Amino acid sequence: MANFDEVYREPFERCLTRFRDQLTPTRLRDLKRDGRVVIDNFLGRGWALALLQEMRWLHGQGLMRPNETQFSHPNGQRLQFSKPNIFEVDLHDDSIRNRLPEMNALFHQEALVEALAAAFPEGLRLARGTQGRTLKLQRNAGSGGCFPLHYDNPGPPNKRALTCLLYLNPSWKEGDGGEVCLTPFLQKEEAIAPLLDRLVIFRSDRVLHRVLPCNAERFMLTVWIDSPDVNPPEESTLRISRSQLDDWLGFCEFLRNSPVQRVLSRGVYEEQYEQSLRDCMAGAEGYEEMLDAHRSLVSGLKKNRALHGIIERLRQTAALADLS
Ligand SMILES: O=C(O)CCC(=O)C(=O)O
Ligand SMILES: [Fe+2]
Repeated sequence: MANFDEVYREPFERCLTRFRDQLTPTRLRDLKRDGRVVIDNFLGRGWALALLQEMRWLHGQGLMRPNETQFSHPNGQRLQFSKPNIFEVDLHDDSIRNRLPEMNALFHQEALVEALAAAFPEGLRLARGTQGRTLKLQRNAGSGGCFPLHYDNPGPPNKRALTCLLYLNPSWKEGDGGEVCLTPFLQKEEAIAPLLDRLVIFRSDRVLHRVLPCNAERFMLTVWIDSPDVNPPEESTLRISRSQLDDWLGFCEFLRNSPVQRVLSRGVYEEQYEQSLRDCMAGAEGYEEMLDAHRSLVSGLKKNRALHGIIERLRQTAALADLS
């Protein structure tokens, strides 16, 4: 089987110190404070185009595979489906990675995680080494391909701490769709266009997001960085005291910054989950099961009267934030 052997279209330098220069103290502060940051011209055009060229080549060789989405139905079943129009490759597969020089180098470098670690001097240790991260290449064939609302780290035993999305679409234009839509809890939704060399970084355990239906072929890659410090027991279960509820704004602020929001999000964003699932999966195998799983999680939440009341109030807060 062949290796990538094309001439790169534009000259570039693989400059790993660039990561540290791009992740300025201000951007790292934003990531820590807001849980997310967007950086344009992250690698420089030539380097980003080289990655795109390798990904296009891989697709041309027929080596990208249909997406595999696994999820647990609340009834205990483990299920696996494919999102229509989404094709992926995990670079832990060395039979693929070794054919792609720039992807291989990106997979092995430690400079990105070293630079990101400076944002979290205490509290969040980022894993080093290739076993502590995943690099996934993704091609969206257009024709409506998208991702429903989700957290990249839905809870234990997942170890993902940071999600880094690098977009590789030099000719993206308004109307092509495929924006990544961040819905930070109880805050205004942000639709981000998948432009060439744009890096979006966020905390995997607390930034709800989806991808809008895409009408044009779209390429991107994701780096997930693990941490041994995500998902401690107190962040997977919700305990609410009366005094917390007396200070509603304080309670909302706590949830905005805490992964515990994941316990409530399907209730707070009930319709948005359903709509995004419909956009992504309607007519495809697995749609009914995913919708059913979502609805039974929501009705489980609503069975608890106190929780139901809190969710109703949070829905109003979320709706107001989205209007602002
Ligand atoms: O395609 C994107 O922009 C993001 C994909 C995503 O959310 C994921 O793979 O978890
Ligand atoms: Fe995601």
